[in-house]
Amino acid sequence: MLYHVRMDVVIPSDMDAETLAKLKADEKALSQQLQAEGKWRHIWRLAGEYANFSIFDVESHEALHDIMMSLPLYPYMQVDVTPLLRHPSSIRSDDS
Ligand SMILES: O=C(O)C[C@H]1C=CC(=O)O1
Repeated sequence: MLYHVRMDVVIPSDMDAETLAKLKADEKALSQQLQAEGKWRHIWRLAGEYANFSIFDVESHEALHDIMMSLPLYPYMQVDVTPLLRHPSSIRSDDS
């Protein structure tokens, strides 16, 4: 199942630099692991914002939920999830 996820990150202004650097490094490592596994299919930066548009390809709502809950930056994110399905007019072979 495919999901479009928008993540907006809001870091508290009083978070110390070392904690933030560790959170970002852990988030990057997990994100890249999930991308390598094919579960996090795309990630795009929204120009000018600390936010991304991502496409996840996972087996269920529960699987997506578990991934989102596991993200180190999740406590500092506002998340918007949209389930996707193949459009009948699509000519792409890789979008389902
Ligand atoms: O930077 C972000 O958009 C937030 C988060 C998502 C993946 C990652 O490495 O960080």
